Amino acid sequence: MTLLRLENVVKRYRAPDGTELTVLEVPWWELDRGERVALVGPSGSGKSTLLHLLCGIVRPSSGSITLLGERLETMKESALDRLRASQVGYVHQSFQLLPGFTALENVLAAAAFGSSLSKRRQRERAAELLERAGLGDRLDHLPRQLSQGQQQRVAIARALVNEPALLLADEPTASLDPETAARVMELLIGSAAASGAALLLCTHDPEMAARMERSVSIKELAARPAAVRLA
Ligand SMILES: Nc1ncnc2c1ncn2[C@@H]1O[C@H](COP(=O)(O)OP(=O)(O)OP(=O)(O)O)[C@@H](O)[C@H]1O
Repeated sequence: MTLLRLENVVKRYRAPDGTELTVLEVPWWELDRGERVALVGPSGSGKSTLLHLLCGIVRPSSGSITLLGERLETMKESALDRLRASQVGYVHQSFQLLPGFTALENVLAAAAFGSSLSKRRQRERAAELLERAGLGDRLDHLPRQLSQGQQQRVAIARALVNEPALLLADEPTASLDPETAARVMELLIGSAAASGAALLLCTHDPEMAARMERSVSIKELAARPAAVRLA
């Protein structure tokens, strides 16, 4: 069942010299519910731009992005914020935890925006996720009191707290050593599978990409004509 559909999506930016720069073109692409897909491509090819478009942080210059039946480009900012908070989890390369908040509070901050659960259930769910991530004894630690791998596990718990349909991960293991990276990937894939979330993972690492069900490159996305949907 289709979760996400892109149709004739183009993103352009204005370069410092005033010329228009086309940074991404996707004639047609679909992602199904629960799928695990690696997004690959060289540096600067538009991977992060695509993730930003999919969660509505960035709007397309033209074309249409449909997530869970909602056309993102036509939505008001407030409705888009609500959809993003409740249905999209985002794991960044550099974790991006709130430095003055504990591990538990970082996860709860995401629940406060996107969850329909009671405060008590939010707290229980956040603690459960952190425990599942192996951080049951670190709930009250601040990010600076956690290792890099632990911080990324908090970020994964935060991304999952609202049971999103779509989990986006932008090179989530790039700043971790290989052993920690493998453990973080395990958690990311296991958690997405357990919650039924689709996982779209940007990576330069062929080993990480091989752990997904399929890979797609930015080049392939640009080359695929809109007519393939008829095939
Ligand atoms: N706000 C912006 N204004 C102008 N150009 C931008 C802007 N944001 C991104 N770009 C350009 O868009 C292109 C794609 O950038 P993007 O960050 O999506 O690439 P990427 O594939 O994620 O790269 P990396 O693997 O290095 O993270 C780059 O050429 C970049 O210079």
